[in-house]
Amino acid sequence: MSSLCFWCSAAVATAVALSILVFFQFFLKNKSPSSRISHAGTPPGSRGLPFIGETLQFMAAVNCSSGVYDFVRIRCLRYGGCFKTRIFGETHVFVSNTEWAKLILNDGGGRFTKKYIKSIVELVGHQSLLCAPHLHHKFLRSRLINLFSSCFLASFVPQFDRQIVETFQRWESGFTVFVLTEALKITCKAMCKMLISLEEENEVEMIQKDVGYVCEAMLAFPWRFPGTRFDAGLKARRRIIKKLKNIIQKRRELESQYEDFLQRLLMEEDNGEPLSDMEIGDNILTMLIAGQDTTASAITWMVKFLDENQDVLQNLKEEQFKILEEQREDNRSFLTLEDVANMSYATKVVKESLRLASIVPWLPRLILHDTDIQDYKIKKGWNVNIDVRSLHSDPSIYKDPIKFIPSRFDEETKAFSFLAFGMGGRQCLGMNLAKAMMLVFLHRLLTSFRWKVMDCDSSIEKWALFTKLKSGCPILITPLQSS
Ligand code: HEM
Repeated sequence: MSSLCFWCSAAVATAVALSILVFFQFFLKNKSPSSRISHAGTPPGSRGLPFIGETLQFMAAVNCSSGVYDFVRIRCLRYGGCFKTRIFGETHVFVSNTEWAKLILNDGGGRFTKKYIKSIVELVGHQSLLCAPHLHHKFLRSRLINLFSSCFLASFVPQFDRQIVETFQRWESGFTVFVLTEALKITCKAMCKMLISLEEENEVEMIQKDVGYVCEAMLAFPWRFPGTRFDAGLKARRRIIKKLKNIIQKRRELESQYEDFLQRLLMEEDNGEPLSDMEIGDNILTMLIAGQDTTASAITWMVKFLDENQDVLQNLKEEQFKILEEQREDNRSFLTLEDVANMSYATKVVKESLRLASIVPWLPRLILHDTDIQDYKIKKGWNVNIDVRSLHSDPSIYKDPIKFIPSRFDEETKAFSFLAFGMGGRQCLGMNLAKAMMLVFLHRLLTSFRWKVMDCDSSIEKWALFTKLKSGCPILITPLQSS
């Protein structure tokens, strides 16, 4: 009873506090034109309440089934393609224009640098490529980019294909399979092998869980109390880093040889300035985070879009069965990089899925000097976010933008209008790897099963940094041999 009273009082107190906040905000909005109408030359938009700005509205969007992007979408409709807001005590400008995207993404680090909120930096690590300042980023990227060579991809594709074939062999007729769950398992397993040669099932599962906790904590309030999302994310980060440190130490002691990214980074020690253990650890964790959820989400959306567009699916099947036939004629069991390069229609399906899903909805940068972006003055210390989702659904760039039309990529698109992987010096390092994983998954799904999506709900997973389908996309499968 007393606990009930406590919760009732707490609820009343919260309601009163919220009413005061809402009233306060309403009062400010209507009294002070400066909060609503743009300052001379700065972009339009509301900077919200003192100190907290529009953080409450942002967090409400994080916790809503239309996804965090709704916060941006609503303001974009209200103010247009360039607006400002205040979140977590900082001013953010969102821009959705190819010219501005070009200006920002082509900048060599003089006016703009990459910037994530502090909580994300703590989770991925200060030595991570994602957070490193310009010069350090250049050094780290020069080391990491070598790992993603076409030689590596050529050996990765058949390996990944084998892994998918083995997984699909366990899927039985009449099974309902959650594409997101399976894609997460598959991508995590592939990444663990590729990065650190980790194959033991329980250990891979633990890494997958921990990477999930880190991802979930990225948009959480940075509260460190036990039981909070952020605390769980930090603990998961510590477990992964501890594991990586142990593996690095063992490799150094035993001088064992592995063919994975970690080994290649350790061997770099012989050629110039080596990466420190912390740099190696933070960046292996970064690749796990950057590669796993994104690719699995992209696969899930692609399956959903194909189910909703049976004509596209039919065209795609024709291409994929031709490739299967060629494989059989050549007596090959697994796909090669060359097969993947020949999947021209599927490549457009992948691109169109990435456009429509916009897995990474905006690209964050920090402004290093006062800057004019066309008619607006953007101040040093502000954040500018390239609104990728808005660009991807701009009808002046993409005709019928809400429709799934892979053939729209028959023609070259306008520069800086397709930004699923970013562009310029910070472009996704795993872009070709991600595309290859999506294509191989697609090939095997189409040539092994008949399938039907069982839940058409398009709600977005709450608290997800990357646009993730909440339903997980359950599909009912029938193996083709038995149909
Ligand atoms: C469909 C899957 C993926 C999507 C949509 C995606 C998208 C992106 C985007 C938008 C960026 C940021 C670009 C910017 O801020 O300008 C990025 C960066 C990055 N991605 Fe990916 N990514 C995917 C898969 C992967 C994979 C598989 C890996 C590696 C294993 C990876 C590794 C990275 C890294 C290391 C960066 C940081 C690059 C830098 O700052 O220099 N990504 N990705």
